[in-house]
Amino acid sequence: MIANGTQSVSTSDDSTARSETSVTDDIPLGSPRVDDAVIEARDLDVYYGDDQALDGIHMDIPERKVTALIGPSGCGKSTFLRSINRMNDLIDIARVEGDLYFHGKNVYDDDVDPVALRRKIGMIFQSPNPFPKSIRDNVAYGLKVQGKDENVDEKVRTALERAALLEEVDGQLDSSGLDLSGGQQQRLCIARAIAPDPEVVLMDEPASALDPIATSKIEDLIEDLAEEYTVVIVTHNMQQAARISDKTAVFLTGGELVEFDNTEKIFENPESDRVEDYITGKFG
Ligand SMILES: Nc1ncnc2c1ncn2[C@@H]1O[C@H](COP(=O)(O)OP(=O)(O)OP(=O)(O)O)[C@@H](O)[C@H]1O
Repeated sequence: MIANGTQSVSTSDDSTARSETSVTDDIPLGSPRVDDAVIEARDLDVYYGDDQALDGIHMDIPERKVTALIGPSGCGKSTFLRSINRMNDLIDIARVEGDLYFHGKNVYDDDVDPVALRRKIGMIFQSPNPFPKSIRDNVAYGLKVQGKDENVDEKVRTALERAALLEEVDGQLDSSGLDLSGGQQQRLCIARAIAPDPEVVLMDEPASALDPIATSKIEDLIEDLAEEYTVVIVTHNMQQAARISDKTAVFLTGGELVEFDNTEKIFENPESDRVEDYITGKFG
């Protein structure tokens, strides 16, 4: 374990060096500080009014891997996810302190446009939320908003294929997205999110409203998506985190990140007794 100010972070690999890298180190903004980290949180606090939801989060999220955020209800997982693409800006009483870097650029700098940021860092929510439009128009929506008007049909098909939905909906792209099953709707939302080609996909319990078969398809899809995108997923389901993620972050009560490491290490041999108690179901 190494101490880094407000919390301890265990390390079992080369992350020791990166955890000791200070944001004040002489590295220019706009360039990544750590070879494979696309997102870096440094002493990140989030408050809702006077209540602190996240306390001094320090985390490096690696590129093109699946990072799972787990922990008991109310420990700040969704708050952290939303802080990555500034969705917390939409909550009046939310206040963020500290730094959150995306490719070495602090996303909370004054010159960052949150809408442009969210094009790079897309989000999938718990309940599928397709628009009351055709399958084609759902996926094309993000492209059109961004003025990516060329080869829309081809891009729609590519996104549906990447979202493992094309085979099931081919020939009915003009049907309403709302007529699909829950699992298909969630894959449609994933297709909509990836059509404009973001770099990062944030997922907030994307399978919690789905049956086991639909969940299994989403899990397979998430693993495939990590070949092209950086995926960060909040899940209540520890088995799901163990199955699909490369890295796991365990948040515990008080908005504290207690341990962040390779998923195998977290589930087989965590450093923290509190994490072990949580993983083995002694609380939470
Ligand atoms: N919009 C909000 N306004 C006020 N407080 C909020 C808001 N969103 C979250 N909180 C509070 O912040 C804390 C962290 O909530 P958050 O939803 O991030 O936790 P979580 O770990 O994702 O929980 P869950 O697993 O139940 O979804 C909780 O105490 C919650 O009540």
